[in-house]
Amino acid sequence: MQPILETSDLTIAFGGHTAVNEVSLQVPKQHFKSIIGPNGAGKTTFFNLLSGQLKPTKGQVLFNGADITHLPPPARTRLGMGRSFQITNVFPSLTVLENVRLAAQSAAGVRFSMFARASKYKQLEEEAFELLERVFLSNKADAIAKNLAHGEKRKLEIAMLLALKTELLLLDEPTAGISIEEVPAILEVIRGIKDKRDRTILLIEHKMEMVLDLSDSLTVLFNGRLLADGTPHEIMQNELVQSAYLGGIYDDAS
Ligand SMILES: Nc1ncnc2c1ncn2[C@@H]1O[C@H](COP(=O)(O)OP(=O)(O)OP(=O)(O)O)[C@@H](O)[C@H]1O
Repeated sequence: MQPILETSDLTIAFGGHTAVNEVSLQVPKQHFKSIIGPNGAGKTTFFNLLSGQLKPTKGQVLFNGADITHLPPPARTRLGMGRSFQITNVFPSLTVLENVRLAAQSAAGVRFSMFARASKYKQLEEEAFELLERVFLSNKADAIAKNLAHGEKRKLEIAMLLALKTELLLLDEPTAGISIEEVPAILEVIRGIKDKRDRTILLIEHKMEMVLDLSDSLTVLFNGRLLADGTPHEIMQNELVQSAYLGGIYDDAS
C-alpha cells in the first residue's frame, strides 16, 4: 500500500549547519510513529519541513503520493495533514463546543450564514460534541476557550484537528509544559485516537515510556541524520542507538 507520508533525502541547512540531513523515511497509513533523538537532533525542524513552515534545501516530501514539497502550510492542512499546538484559529472568546463546531464546519465546507440550514448546523454540533467526548472534554463544552487549563487547551486542539478531518496528525511534544497530573489524560486521548485506527500519527516526545508504549515504530534522529528506524523493541536493542545517545534521552525524560 502507498505510504501516507514519504520523505526522500530531506535536508535543510541554516548557514553552515545542516539541521536535517538527507532523511528518507516512509510512514504507512494508520501507523503510529515517534521521532526521537536528543536535544538539537533536528526533530522539530523535521516537523517544520513536513508541515511547510520551512522549505528544504534539498529533498522531497510526498503526501499520499503527491509531491507537496513546495506547498504552503494551509494547502497541506487542506490535503489532510495537521500539526497540533500551533493552531492559530482557536477563537479564545468562543466556547469549546463552538470552536470544534467551526472546525467541523470548515472541513464540511459549510459557510457561516444566517440562512445555513438548521439541520446541518445541528449535525455539525453533534459531531463536535462527539469529538469532545473522544478527547474527554465534553464536560467543558460550554466553557470559554481562553479559560481552559493548559492540558485542556491541548485536548481542544486535538479535537479541532480531528474535526478538520486530519488524516495525518503531527503531534509535537503534546505533554510539554503541562502539569504531571494532566499527562495521563493527554496520553489517554492519544491512545484513544490510535486505538480507533483511522488516523496516522507522528509524534515527537521526550517521555520514553510514553513513546515505547504507543508507537508502532520509532525513527531516531541524531545530529540531523536518521540513525535508526524500527520497532520499539528493535530500537531498544540497537547498540548504535544505545551507545550514541539513548542514555541521554533517559536523562531528559521527565
Ligand atoms: N531557524 C533556525 N536557524 C538556525 N538554526 C536552527 C534553526 N532552527 C533550528 N536550528 C538548529 O537546528 C538544530 C536542530 O534543532 P531542532 O529544534 O530541530 O532540534 P530538536 O531535535 O527538535 O531539539 P529539542 O528536542 O531540543 O526540541 C539545532 O542545532 C538548532 O539550533
